[in-house]
Amino acid sequence: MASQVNPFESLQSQIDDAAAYLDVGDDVIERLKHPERVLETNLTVELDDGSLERFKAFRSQFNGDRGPYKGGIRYHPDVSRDEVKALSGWMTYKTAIVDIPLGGGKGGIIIDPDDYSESELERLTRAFAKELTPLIGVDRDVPAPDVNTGQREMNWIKDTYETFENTTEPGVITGKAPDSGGSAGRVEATGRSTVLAAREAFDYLDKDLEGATVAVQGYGNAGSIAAELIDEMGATVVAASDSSGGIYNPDGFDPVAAKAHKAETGSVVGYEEAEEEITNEEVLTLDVDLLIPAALENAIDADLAEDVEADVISEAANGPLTPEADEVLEEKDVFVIPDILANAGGVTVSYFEWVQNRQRFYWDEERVNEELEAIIVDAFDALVETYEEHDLENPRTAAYVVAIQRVADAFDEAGSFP
Ligand SMILES: NC(=O)C1=CN([C@@H]2O[C@H](COP(=O)(O)OP(=O)(O)OC[C@H]3O[C@@H](n4cnc5c(N)ncnc54)[C@H](OP(=O)(O)O)[C@@H]3O)[C@@H](O)[C@H]2O)C=CC1
Ligand SMILES: O=C(O)CCC(=O)C(=O)O
Repeated sequence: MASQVNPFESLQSQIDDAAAYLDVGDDVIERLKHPERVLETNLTVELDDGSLERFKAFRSQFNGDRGPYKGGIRYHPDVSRDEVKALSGWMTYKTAIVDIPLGGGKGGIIIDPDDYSESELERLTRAFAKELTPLIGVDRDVPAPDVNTGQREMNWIKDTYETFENTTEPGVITGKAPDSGGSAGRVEATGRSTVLAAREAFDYLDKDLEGATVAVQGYGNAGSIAAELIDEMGATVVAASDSSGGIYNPDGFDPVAAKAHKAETGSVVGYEEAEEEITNEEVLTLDVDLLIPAALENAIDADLAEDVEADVISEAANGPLTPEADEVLEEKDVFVIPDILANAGGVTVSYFEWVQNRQRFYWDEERVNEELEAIIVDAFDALVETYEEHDLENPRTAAYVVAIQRVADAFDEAGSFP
């Protein structure tokens, strides 16, 4: 992480920035700055050598005014209570800006999964699922994948929940493998919305995506798919990175081959078509048309923002810019498509998965992608309308104005207990 800024404070400052443009009382804004509840639990797991290890885990249910809590589960050494609270808040405003009937939640376990075997990770995941079982449910809280979790973990959680509840309810979790009730297009969805949003921004700014240069920080699910799809749209991916470092070729390289190299060796570094090795900071400050941060929070702080040369940033990651970096980039006229819109494809296709699970009727990938595109385009249009109406300098503030109003309206319409 480039900066130690507390992501929960970042979330609250983003809400404050938007509050100035909203006709929502301070008391309601205060409610919308805090999670409704946070589970903190200690999981005791037997390791392969027979010893026991304790892991701390969290699930934050931030807001359920618009529907069941929704959001991923992250396995990472930097997971913390405040990080999970922030991520669950971002989920709340993400589901609101794309206008799907869900709230916001997020979970995490403090662990470096690379240090554990598959069977240890399965016991850990099932232990967490056991703790989550009373809290989650198809109409209550619906987890999904995030950093270092995927179909495998979602399948284990579904199976544990169904075993304890003596039911079959695939919609209790999304991001599953297709044979376990997963949706076509979910794996690609986060990268897809990141590039669809970039396409809309380029169009809005009258910039040509054909031949535009692109740098991608983080080459996991979100980053590698975004690179692949933006290449298909005619842009040129010139740089990419992961936790081991970055690669650069000013003439561009094949993002699919770079992904295959990473699958084989563990990193993009060393990929022969992009011989030049650069640091993660250099990837973030290259003179490119589009920058896609797709790793973790706080990748760009105020100092680094001074050196950013991209014209447009599409945030595949959650919270990659600190609020201070946002201010610097605003002054430099960099158009930032905020995370809550840019990466909302993941949760949108999770919503489609939940709908399909409930109907026990499955869509093909073409339908998933068409419905996703329509939702992202509508959300971008809503952002632009508010951006222009209030003559805002920062698209993030516009997104929060739209999203907070929707959550506040749902809260207001629910009324109160007599
Ligand atoms: N998966 C999803 O559906 C969604 C994900 N997101 C967000 O997208 C971001 C990435 O998630 P996802 O792609 O799922 O996660 P993955 O675990 O698949 O990938 C994360 C990538 O980030 C890299 N990375 C980690 N730390 C650094 C660093 N310091 N510098 C450069 N790269 C780094 C990892 O490197 P290495 O491979 O070396 O470990 C990896 O390539 C997160 O912020 C997540 O919350 C948002 C919406 C939905
Ligand atoms: O698919 C989901 O429900 C949530 C994905 C997620 O965690 C995110 O958008 O940050």
